[in-house]
Amino acid sequence: MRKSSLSKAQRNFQVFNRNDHVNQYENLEESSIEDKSGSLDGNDDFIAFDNSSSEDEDDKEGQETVLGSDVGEEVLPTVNTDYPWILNHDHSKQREIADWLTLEIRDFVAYISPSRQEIELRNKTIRTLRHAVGKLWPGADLQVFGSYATDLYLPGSDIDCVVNSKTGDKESRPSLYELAHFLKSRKLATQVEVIAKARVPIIKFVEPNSQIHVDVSFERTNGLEAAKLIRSWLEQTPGLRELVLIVKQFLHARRLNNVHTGGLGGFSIICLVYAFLNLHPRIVTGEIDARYNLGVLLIDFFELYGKNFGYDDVAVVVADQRPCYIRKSDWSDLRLSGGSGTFNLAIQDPGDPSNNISRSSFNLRDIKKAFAGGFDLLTNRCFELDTATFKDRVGKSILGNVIKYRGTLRDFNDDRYLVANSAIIENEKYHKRRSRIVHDQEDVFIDPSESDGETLKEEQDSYLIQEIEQPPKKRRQTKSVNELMGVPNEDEEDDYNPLNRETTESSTLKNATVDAQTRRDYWLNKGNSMSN
Ligand SMILES: Nc1ncnc2c1ncn2[C@@H]1O[C@H](COP(=O)(O)OP(=O)(O)OP(=O)(O)O)[C@@H](O)[C@H]1O
Ligand SMILES: [Mg+2]
Repeated sequence: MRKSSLSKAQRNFQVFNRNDHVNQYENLEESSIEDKSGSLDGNDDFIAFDNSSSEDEDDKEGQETVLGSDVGEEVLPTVNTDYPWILNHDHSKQREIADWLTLEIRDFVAYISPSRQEIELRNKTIRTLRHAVGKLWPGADLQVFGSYATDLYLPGSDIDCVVNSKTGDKESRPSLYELAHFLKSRKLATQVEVIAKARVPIIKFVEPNSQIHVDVSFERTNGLEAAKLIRSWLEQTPGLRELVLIVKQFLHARRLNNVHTGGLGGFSIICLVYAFLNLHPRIVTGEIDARYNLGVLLIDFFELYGKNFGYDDVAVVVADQRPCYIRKSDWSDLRLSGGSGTFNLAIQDPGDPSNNISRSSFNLRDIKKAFAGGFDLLTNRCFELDTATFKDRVGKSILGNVIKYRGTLRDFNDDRYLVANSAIIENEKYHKRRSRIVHDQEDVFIDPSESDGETLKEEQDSYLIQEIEQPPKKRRQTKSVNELMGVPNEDEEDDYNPLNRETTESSTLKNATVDAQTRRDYWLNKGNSMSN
């Protein structure tokens, strides 16, 4: 190989070299297989799931209620489990514990992926609001960005909209109140809030028919650009959607996903996972295929951002489709704003290099602790179940140790391929029209009524239906990454190097160069070393 791809992988992590390596087994303790609370006794790093009050809020926020009477659907019973994605989906017979976790991640994603009714309901909600905005302000248009325009929404996600107008004056305080009043008077909005003084003024409300939370911002196109960019990332990056949805749910269950309370927003999560996948040495060198290694990648994600990332000195850059980690001191806008050299997350906005999109995530300490706890819980659970008998494993969940999902019973169908998402269609049309317009005009308004009649190509994502038990032939790669990176042996750990670890990674990553017996021996040896 391929010196270039090796040195590329090494270069990606140079910025970490100054940070002390953290022993990832330091806090590892045994937990009971039967422990469904997800807590680890004595693990200070772990942030427990919320107590029952959060369930109420889950229901309030979530489209877990969507299948209710409003849409004429049968109300399904509430499931009495925190991890319903294992119902009728038992993977306890998987030989490789990492494959079990990967399959559970896929099941979770299938479980929370939208039904036909949910997509139709979201489409209808947008249509109604768009129509209302056009009626109030004939020269204005409402478009969708954020997770509905990228297919990265959980059942409870809000819909982010933006109103752009020919006159460009709708961000004014009177306009915000005018729209809020109009929607309320037409019974198209309840729980309306006008937030006029914020850096980005918005109105927030709940659309009464769907019970979906909606945010409307005004006179800006950056979100529409970001939606297109993120969709291109999703096309190019296997595993991105799955890991983003898991991390979102992980943070949601811990109330760490709300930017207003210092949590990590959806946009920051996407950027972190995108950078992680693009810079992961085993992916960069072609040793593994992310689609078949979601389990270990999730563990690695938790380890990197929970234990090893140098938040004081390192920033994440995802611009120009080439993610990288840079020194904060090399990001001049960050340095000038005092964000360099302090314990905070810095992610450069791909649409605006001066903007740190995670600057409001001031609760980084808890976010980091939660990720570190996720690593400990998952590795511990993997180890326990790996050494358990097949009989004892039946009905158990690995993923359920770190995330929960409560609410109305869902099915495992991903109906995104049956019903087109109108937010995506409209966003694609917007960009097509925009690309036809001369770009030297600032703040150009694209007239939405100028439809080009194109329909969205519905692509079947074939990898979702492949069997994990039959991994694809490796495209390249004859040596292990450790060899390629010149990592001598497990005892010489010093600074963080994600390849140089006596951890789950070296065994659980699906590595066709190691036979099943060797992998089994690894786990047994790990058990011995852990009991010392
Ligand atoms: N700090 C920020 N700076 C600039 N743009 C942002 C910022 N936060 C959000 N955005 C814009 O708003 C969009 C929606 O952000 P959000 O954090 O709500 O993510 P999301 O994908 O919609 O996730 P969720 O489903 O949790 O709402 C982003 O895609 C981005 O365009
Ligand atoms: Mg959103």
